[in-house]
Amino acid sequence: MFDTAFLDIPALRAVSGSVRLPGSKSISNRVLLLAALCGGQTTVLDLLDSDDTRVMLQALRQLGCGVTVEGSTAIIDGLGGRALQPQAELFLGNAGTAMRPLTAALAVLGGDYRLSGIPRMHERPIGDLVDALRALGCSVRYLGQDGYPPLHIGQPHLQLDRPIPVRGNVSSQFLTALLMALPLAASEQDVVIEVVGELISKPYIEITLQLLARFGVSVQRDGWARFVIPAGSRYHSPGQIHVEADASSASYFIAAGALSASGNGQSGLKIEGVGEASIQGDIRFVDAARLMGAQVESGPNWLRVTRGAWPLKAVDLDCNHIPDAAMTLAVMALYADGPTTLRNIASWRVKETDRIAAMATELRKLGATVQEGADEIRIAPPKDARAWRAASLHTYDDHRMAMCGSLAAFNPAGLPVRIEDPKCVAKTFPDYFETLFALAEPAAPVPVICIDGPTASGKGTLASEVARRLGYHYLDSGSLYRLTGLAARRAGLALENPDEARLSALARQLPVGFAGGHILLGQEDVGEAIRTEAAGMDASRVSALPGVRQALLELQRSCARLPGLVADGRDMGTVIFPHALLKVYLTAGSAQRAERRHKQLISKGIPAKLDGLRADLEARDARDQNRVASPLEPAQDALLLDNTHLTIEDSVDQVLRWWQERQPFRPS
Ligand SMILES: Nc1ncnc2c1ncn2[C@@H]1O[C@H](COP(=O)(O)OP(=O)(O)OP(=O)(O)O)[C@@H](O)[C@H]1O
Ligand SMILES: Nc1ccn([C@@H]2O[C@H](COP(=O)(O)O)[C@@H](O)[C@H]2O)c(=O)n1
Repeated sequence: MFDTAFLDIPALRAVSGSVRLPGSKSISNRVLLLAALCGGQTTVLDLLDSDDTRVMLQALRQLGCGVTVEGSTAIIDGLGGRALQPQAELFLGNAGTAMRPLTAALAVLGGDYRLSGIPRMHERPIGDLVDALRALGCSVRYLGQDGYPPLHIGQPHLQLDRPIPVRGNVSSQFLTALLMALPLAASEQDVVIEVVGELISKPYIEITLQLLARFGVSVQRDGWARFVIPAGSRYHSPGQIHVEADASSASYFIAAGALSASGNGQSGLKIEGVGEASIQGDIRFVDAARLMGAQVESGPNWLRVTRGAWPLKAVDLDCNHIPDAAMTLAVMALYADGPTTLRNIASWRVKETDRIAAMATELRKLGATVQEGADEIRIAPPKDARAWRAASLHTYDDHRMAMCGSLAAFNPAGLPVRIEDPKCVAKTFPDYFETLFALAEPAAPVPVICIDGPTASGKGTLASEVARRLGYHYLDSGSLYRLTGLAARRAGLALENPDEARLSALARQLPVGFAGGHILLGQEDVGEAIRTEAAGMDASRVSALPGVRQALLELQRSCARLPGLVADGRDMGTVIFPHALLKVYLTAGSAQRAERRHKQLISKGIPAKLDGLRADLEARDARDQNRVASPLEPAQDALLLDNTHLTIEDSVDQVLRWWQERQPFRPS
């Protein structure tokens, strides 16, 4: 997950290959609650790991439920229709799929519970559900503003002899919540729910009914207005249940496939884990994408998408049945041949943020002309490539705003797009951006920042921190020469009078691996072994050989991967990445550098003497500067940074300032 303040996505040309998506949030949280409410053990396979499911799992633990999670499998020991903990304070973040059904289930079971969430959750209405629960005889009290969480739940006096009315036109989750809670009270008589007004998002109710059936409860329904839970209904664990991949998450990849330039022998993008026969309503996004021109094939549990019509075709659609995935259509509209109107989407206004207002604001930043209605949005795309803008997109702590925003990177103007607070995708798809980058082909070379300079000037410290702040990859090119030197010593090769051909062959086949901060030579973690001054000196010796440098060239260039790279070394800006967007030549006085290196080694428990260190680093610098192959020198277009009197933070800020000055984003 990108835990950075923002993430700059370079312009993208295409996606290809195949992707397996994480489990559906809607199914995951419903299944977890149903597994908790029934007796016995349920094994949930392919469970989504996200903020919202973690919130649900934690709440179930607090209620006394047995919860074991290993990878994407959860084993739930159900409560058997009663809460083992009659009292609890449940913090439910911003997870509507936890707040609504838990409110209903706990209100029916009764106890002493407080349910709260983040501030936005306290702005999301729940009054229609509370009214229905009160009509049923439940004790639910508002602890803040009427109509909104936080809530207190007490002991109920259930009255099941008359139909329970619930409004269906704000959120279908209220009806879902009642449908999942009321089988707990239907042992002796039928329980009837009547929907007041038009029911929105019906496909989500389909999911609920199908999952109830998997847990042994068959709800009878009369159209979408009246639902009967028959007397004697009781939850039974299915033993094992599999969560489909998330159809709403699939929408971003379906869209990316439709936006992908063809060519290069690509045969589209295959999405695994969900097919057109999915029980999730958002799978109908496929129909809408086809209307806009996407070519989508489907099998039992997969989809394959390629670009069809181009530009996409503008549409005028009622999106009530796909409220979440419809947001993806709003971004696809930027690539259409005219204005697109998405109707009947009032529920967008009460989601993680007011999504109609948010979408309108952000699409305008990209150059679109957008009109907002109470329950609709009309998007006219930028009139040509020149009308596109490089925008910094605000994401409103809304995962779907962030994922939708990424699709603007396919713009024809070749502009990058900035996603603010990218970690908000953790709600449903923590690795969304990593997944996209693994499939995507950039429209231009990936952005690279080079930091070169003499020994112990602080290149590694600076480069790795800049990379962390930008969410970029980091290349410590010196480690490759250090690894070559170490491998050579171990192979018994002389470094004083080296055999260039043998050393080059060794470097070409170096079994190097970088994993989770570890540096591997074969299977061995040699992170410590290559850090000694002797290893630095060996590195300097092998690095003077042109054959060795040539052998390591492609490996270094292959590190330039999306979303970007910060590389440190001696020839990053001069030889390896001559077209890098920013080159920094970092220096510091040799006394200062020797002192820093001394401190560094001592803090790691490696004995060192200051005088010897200074002499060694000066000797190493001299060899690096005077060798014939790629000598250490500033690139002509490098910016000089002398950090003798700067803190690490000062240097990082300076480089980030230089980087920002090169970005096209206007302040948001
Ligand atoms: N601006 C700075 N002020 C004070 N200390 C610094 C500064 N920059 C780096 N250091 C410290 O100096 C030491 C050496 O830094 P670092 O290892 O990043 O240098 P390097 O240039 O990558 O070295 P090498 O060339 O050997 O790879 C580290 O302990 C680091 O914390
Ligand atoms: N791009 C590079 C990087 C390093 N070297 C040589 O390797 C030695 C060790 O590098 P560190 O940055 O890890 O200290 C260094 O002294 C150089 O001789 C190089 O040539 N090119």
